Amino acid sequence: MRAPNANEILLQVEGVALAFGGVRALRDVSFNVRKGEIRAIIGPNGAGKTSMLNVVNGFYHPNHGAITFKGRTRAKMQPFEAARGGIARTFQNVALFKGMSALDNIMTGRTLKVRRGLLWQALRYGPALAEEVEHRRKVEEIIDFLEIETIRKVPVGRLPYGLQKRVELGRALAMEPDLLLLDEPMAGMNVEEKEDMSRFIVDVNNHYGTTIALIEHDMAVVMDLSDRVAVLDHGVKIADGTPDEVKRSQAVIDAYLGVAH
Ligand SMILES: Nc1ncnc2c1ncn2[C@@H]1O[C@H](COP(=O)(O)OP(=O)(O)OP(=O)(O)O)[C@@H](O)[C@H]1O
Repeated sequence: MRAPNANEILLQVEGVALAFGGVRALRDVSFNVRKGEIRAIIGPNGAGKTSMLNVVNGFYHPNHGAITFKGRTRAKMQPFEAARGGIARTFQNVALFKGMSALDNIMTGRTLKVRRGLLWQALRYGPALAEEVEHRRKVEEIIDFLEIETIRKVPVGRLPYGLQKRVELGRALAMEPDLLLLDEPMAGMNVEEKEDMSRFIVDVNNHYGTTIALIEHDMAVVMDLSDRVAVLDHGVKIADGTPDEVKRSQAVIDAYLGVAH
């Protein structure tokens, strides 16, 4: 059972600012993610959510501010360093290898975990073989967990959108991340697919104890599954708290209703 620990901060974002030319996408944004929680960052169109996610996993380098992850502070980091350090993410538009099977796509999530060099792998000799068996075992376990056994050999491009998103979640899980970033995991889904995805997000958090930070446009879908919610609007954090606190915030109600600033 998950137990958000109020004393243990996994990720701290401090005073982050990011501009694209004259557009100030993020202005002095600070928030944290506690180990074991489900944390949502929401906001209307153009609020800065994607920019924030891209700063956390190293796609963008902020103009100001710092990120502290697992106790290490940095101003800059490359995406592969973030991945190696334990941050996995999914994308708003599914980013899978469409011609490859669900199984093989999830297997690519193990790449960073491979210890034996290419030659060992090519020879499939001794320890390399044992390692591959272990990777496959882990991947099969994730496939069972996500209830996608029946489509494991199907090329991902042929799957319905909701299942593609689930495979992408599987690939991120295969990295065994400390922090899982989900970029609008429910975008483009029908009601049933949204319910399934919500259930799997909660199950991942419960079963693997994975800390999850997700960004989402739709306020309603995250309220049930998140421990805490931060709200961005025009690059500024306008609210931060439990779902109930955020729902009652006048600034949040105004932002979602499009009240002029
Ligand atoms: N690569 C970029 N170049 C220029 N401007 C950008 C870039 N990325 C984002 N912006 C601008 O920064 C602001 C924040 O955009 P961002 O995509 O982070 O918001 P968002 O909350 O994710 O929006 P949405 O819900 O529409 O995806 C917007 O004004 C956007 O136009």
